[in-house]
Amino acid sequence: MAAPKALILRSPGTNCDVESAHAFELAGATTESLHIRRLLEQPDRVDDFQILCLPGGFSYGDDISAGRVLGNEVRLHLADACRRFKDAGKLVLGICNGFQVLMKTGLLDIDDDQGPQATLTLNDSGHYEARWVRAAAVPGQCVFLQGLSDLDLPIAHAEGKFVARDQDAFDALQAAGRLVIRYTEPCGASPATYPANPNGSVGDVAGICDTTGRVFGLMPHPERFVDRTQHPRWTRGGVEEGAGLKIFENAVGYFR
Ligand SMILES: NC(=O)CC[C@H](N)C(=O)O
Repeated sequence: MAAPKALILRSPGTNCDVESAHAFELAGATTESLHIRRLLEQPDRVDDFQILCLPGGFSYGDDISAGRVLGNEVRLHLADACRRFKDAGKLVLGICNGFQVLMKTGLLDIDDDQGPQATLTLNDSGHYEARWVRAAAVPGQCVFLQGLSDLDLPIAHAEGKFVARDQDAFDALQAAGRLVIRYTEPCGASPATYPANPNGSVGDVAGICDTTGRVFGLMPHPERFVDRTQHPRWTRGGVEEGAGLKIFENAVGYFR
């Protein structure tokens, strides 16, 4: 099959679109960066792509809450196009602000009959956290995490604390294998306390997938670790080859 095409969706305040496109291209995809205005004018344009990427940044200045405005635009105006995209067996990746957006779109199957089972809120520290963390992937059926276990990734966010509505909602997501990546201590131990868990996420959750494993959102930035020289310890050796790249390679490989 020809290289899959990834749509990188931009909005006012997006700032990780170029790096995300670069990561997909390194992995073998072709990319097109499209502003949300263009997609709202022509929602069918999404049909030209196999992968939809919601990159990181500060969409609409994090107004109301991070990802809320763009999430509402997608949920209210692009619902049919997104549903069609998902039903066609395609892939959706939300990174950091993109994950916050995804949580508000319905694409992550986070709502049950009582409303959202989980959300992302302000870091416990009360401020923006930007540094490297250790994470453990538990891929299950998540397409993007196949073959990954422990990895270092950078984080950069203020609203990354994952909270479930209640213990039952957390247990349901856990039992369904949806809590597919979590923060660990640098040595790999769990549970993680601050600063290893940078935001206070319940269950150390760093990312989740939908019920199909084809829609995935995470707070860390895999597009910022696609080459080993991006790792702060790379000159000292022992650094894994840009572990974040594997996430993009898995997405591209899914269509091969
Ligand atoms: N790097 C990002 O995508 C940041 C996400 C969001 N603006 C936050 O601060 O939480």
